[in-house]
Amino acid sequence: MTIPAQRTPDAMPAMSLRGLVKRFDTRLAVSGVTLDVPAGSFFGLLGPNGAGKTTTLSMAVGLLRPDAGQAVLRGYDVWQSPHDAKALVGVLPDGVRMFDRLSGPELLAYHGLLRGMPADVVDQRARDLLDVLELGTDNRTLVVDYSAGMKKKIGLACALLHAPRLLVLDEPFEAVDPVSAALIRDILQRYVAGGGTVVFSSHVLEVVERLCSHIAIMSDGVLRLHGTLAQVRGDRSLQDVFVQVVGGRVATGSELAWL
Ligand SMILES: Nc1ncnc2c1ncn2[C@@H]1O[C@H](COP(=O)(O)OP(=O)(O)OP(=O)(O)O)[C@@H](O)[C@H]1O
Repeated sequence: MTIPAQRTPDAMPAMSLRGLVKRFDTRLAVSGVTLDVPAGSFFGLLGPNGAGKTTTLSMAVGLLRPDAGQAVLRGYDVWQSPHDAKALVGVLPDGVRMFDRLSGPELLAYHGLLRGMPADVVDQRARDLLDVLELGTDNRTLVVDYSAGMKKKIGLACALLHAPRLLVLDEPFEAVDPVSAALIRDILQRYVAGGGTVVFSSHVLEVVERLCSHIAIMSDGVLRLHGTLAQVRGDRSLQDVFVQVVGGRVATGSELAWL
């Protein structure tokens, strides 16, 4: 798919999902998700465990082929124009193995060269990213030996390296310490202020409430609610809206009586 002539690149959504469906055996993980992410937005995807967030984001960026539906990034269909679409986006996937027998600098060099970037640019940006994210620039520690939070940060560095206009991040704040989380928030806020678009999933409602201009809430593979933060929240807290939308089990006190 090419960019429709009547829309300027900035007016078109950074991401358009149309009727995405994914089934794993008998389990319908995502059931017809349709969503536009406005360019320049900070977009939070919320939902309880197993809601279908990772499956949706994986289909949106071309990591997982949908059974039905379409994912379009700034006018490029992810499956029909994968080179154009994937050049636009930096991805922090969840649960996808990295080439972790490399050191941090080696992993970044590998990503940059795969993206066709000049070696000197990769080298400079890799140093910057490793420095800012406090990952160290030594070539001795392999990514496989990083802590969970360090793996998250090197994954984020890989996503940022080619300076994409769209970032899709699956639980970027999971496992990172509070200082690193604040740093990542600052980096992402600056990135959006500079015209970039961020789509991320999270379970941390406070972070979503603080950062996001737009949010979507999904459960059981279905998008229940989406819009600007103000539209979705109204005069309630995001926590209240979330619990009302996805439902919540209330502990009566009789559970786990043996404990
Ligand atoms: N590769 C797979 N094979 C089989 N079932 C899968 C697979 N990936 C996901 N699922 C199932 O699809 C559903 C949605 O999973 P998904 O990982 O997208 O949820 P999520 O919202 O990201 O959850 P969490 O917040 O716990 O990370 C779950 O029921 C999960 O068990």
